[in-house]
Amino acid sequence: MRAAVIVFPGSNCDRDMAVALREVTGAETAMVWHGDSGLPDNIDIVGIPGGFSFGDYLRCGAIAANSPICRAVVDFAAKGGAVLGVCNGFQVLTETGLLPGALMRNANLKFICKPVELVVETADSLFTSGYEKGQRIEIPVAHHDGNYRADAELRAQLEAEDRIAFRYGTDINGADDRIAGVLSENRRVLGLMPHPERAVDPLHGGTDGVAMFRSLAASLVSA
Ligand SMILES: NC(=O)CC[C@H](N)C(=O)O
Repeated sequence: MRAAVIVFPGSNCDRDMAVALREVTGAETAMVWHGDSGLPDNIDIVGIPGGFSFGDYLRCGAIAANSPICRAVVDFAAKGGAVLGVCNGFQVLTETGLLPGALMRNANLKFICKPVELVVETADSLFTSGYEKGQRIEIPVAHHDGNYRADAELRAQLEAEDRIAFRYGTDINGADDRIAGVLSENRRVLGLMPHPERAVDPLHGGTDGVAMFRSLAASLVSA
C-alpha cells in the first residue's frame, strides 16, 4: 500500500497521520507539499491531515482547498482514489466539494480538545469495515469549527445512502444530527472531525483508531 499525506502551511497533524499509516498499515508514505501539482505515482490513499492550514483565515480549509495539490486530489478522487480527511482535512474536503455540507464554529464558540465517544454508523466502507455498526469507540477531537451543518434534504440523503460514517455519542459541538464524519457518494472519500491517528498506540491513551487503519490496509492493496 502506498499513501500520500498532504502538507499545507499550518498543518500540524501531518506527521501523526504518516506515523499511523506507516506503523499500522505498513504503507510507504510520502509527504506531499501543497504547492506540488501532482501526486506521486501509484498512490492508494491520500491523507489530508488536521491542523490550521493557512492560519484558518477566510474559512477553515478554504485556502488549502484552492492549492495546486487539491486539484490533483480532486482528480484522484474522481478516478475512484481513496481519500481520508481528518479534522482540518474534513474541512478541506467540504471546501473542495468532494464532501457535502459545511463545518461551522462550535455551538459554544470554544475550542474543544478532549476524547469523545463516537458511534460507528456504518461498517460498509474501506475506512470502517473493521468496526461493527453501532460500536461505540473513543477518539479525541481538537477543533473550533467542528459543527457539521447540512440541510434536511442533504441529511435525509446521507441517511438513505448510508453515508453517515460516525456520530458523536452526545452533542459536543452543535453538529446537525450529531454527525462527526461522512462518506462520498462512491464511499471512497471519508471526512471526519475526530482524530483516529491520535488513537493508535496505548501511549495515546486509547487505540480505537487502529481499526480504521487496519480496515484501509485490508481493502487497499497495491497493484
Ligand atoms: N485539529 C484540527 O485539524 C483543527 C481544525 C481547525 N483548525 C479547527 O480548529 O476547527
